[in-house]
Amino acid sequence: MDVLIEGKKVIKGTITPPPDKSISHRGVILGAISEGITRIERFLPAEDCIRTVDCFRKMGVDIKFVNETTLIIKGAGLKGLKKPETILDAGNSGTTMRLLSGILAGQDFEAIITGDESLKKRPMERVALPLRQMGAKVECTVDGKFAPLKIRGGRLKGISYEMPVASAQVKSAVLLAGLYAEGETTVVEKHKTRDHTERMLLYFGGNITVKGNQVTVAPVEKLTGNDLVVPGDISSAAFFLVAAAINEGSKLLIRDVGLNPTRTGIIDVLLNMGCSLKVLNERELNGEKIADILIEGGGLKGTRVEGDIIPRLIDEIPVIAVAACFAEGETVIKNASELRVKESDRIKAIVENLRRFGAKIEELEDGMVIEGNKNLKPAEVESFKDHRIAMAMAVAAISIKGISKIKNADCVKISFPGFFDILNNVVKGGDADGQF
Ligand SMILES: O=C(O)C1=C[C@@H](OP(=O)(O)O)[C@@H](O)[C@H](O)C1
Ligand SMILES: C=C(OP(=O)(O)O)C(=O)O
Repeated sequence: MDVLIEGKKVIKGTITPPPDKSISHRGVILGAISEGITRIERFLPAEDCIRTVDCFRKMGVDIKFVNETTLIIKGAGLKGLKKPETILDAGNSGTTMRLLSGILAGQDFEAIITGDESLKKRPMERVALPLRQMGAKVECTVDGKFAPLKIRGGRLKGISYEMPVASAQVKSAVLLAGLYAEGETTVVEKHKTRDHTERMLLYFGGNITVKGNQVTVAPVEKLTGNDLVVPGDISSAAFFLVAAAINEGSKLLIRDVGLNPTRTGIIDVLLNMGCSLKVLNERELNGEKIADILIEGGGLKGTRVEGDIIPRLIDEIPVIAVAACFAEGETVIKNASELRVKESDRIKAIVENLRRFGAKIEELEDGMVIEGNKNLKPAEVESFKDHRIAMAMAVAAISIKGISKIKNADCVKISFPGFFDILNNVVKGGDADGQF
């Protein structure tokens, strides 16, 4: 599906972003291996999270949707998963494949997990390596690097693992395998990545200790099912934060946004760029901080985005690049080579598309340099079948006078079904609540 977008718009109204993708995945995973009932409210019914649900159903877990966003999981316990009769399919979802690898490493059966064309090109040795050190047999069946993965769980032993890449998915896979290991399992990170797995393990009765950038999990007899309400996804809210920030005269209230400090790099960057942004009504929801954000448009200047902040905003870089195009002066984004191994090569996709809009942008191996330019022109751009690229380009398109086209934009359903409806609502003046 191609989408035509008319700019130039002022963004107004109130929205609630969709539920957090990372937390929704983890709720299903931990609910499935806990004892008793887990009820998840405001679960994200997007394709990636549904893949995680399907994989656990194939391993015998009873998961029922009460409505589109509420589900009830009858936990199978740590030892209760069944060998799937068919291949597990993670679709487009790196989180599903990598976190499940950790779970499968601890099971007493062999399973195969595959994915779509994009996921089969993403690096999987990064999870295979530590899981093998723990004692599992993990085969990356294509070129020794890529999915399908064949995993034969074994008697695992705890390890201490220094992460060679900043990846919450790898960290989570090792910690989840650690639930099944003899002795303690420790992960040490150079740059702290999102810590939802650690927080949720605690919430389900796990034995987790965090000291700075070091996390240790010790095995427990059982995890206990719990009720969860999923906060709004800051990575989805980011598209609307930037849409408001780059269009002068805009004013948007974004409600119930998850503000876990390992995810809030986008807020720091927008503040550094001179954006008018206020965090209101801070509170806590099952071990995660949430708040409302009030943002007003105009007056952005260029900035530097590099180092420790990168894992705190890795999925927001496509839309931060869009913000940079509308800012005064230069923005430099570095240390972000992980973007090359996401759903698409996001550095290439951003540079190619933003150039079509007339942006001044130089590609770096690990990022980009963008010179702000107010005279952008409408264009036809490509999503590269990558949800975050489609949405970032839609934000650029509504901010440029004229009609632009986003090709293959239906991939937004991977993380944000309803994205275009909410966008239409806020560009119309959005008096109605653009509720997900
Ligand atoms: O753990 C998670 O839920 C995620 C971790 C990140 O990936 P990496 O672990 O590959 O950095 C992020 O890009 C992805 O969208 C979700
Ligand atoms: C990288 C992403 O997800 P995943 O790794 O789960 O495919 C994303 O949502 O931007």
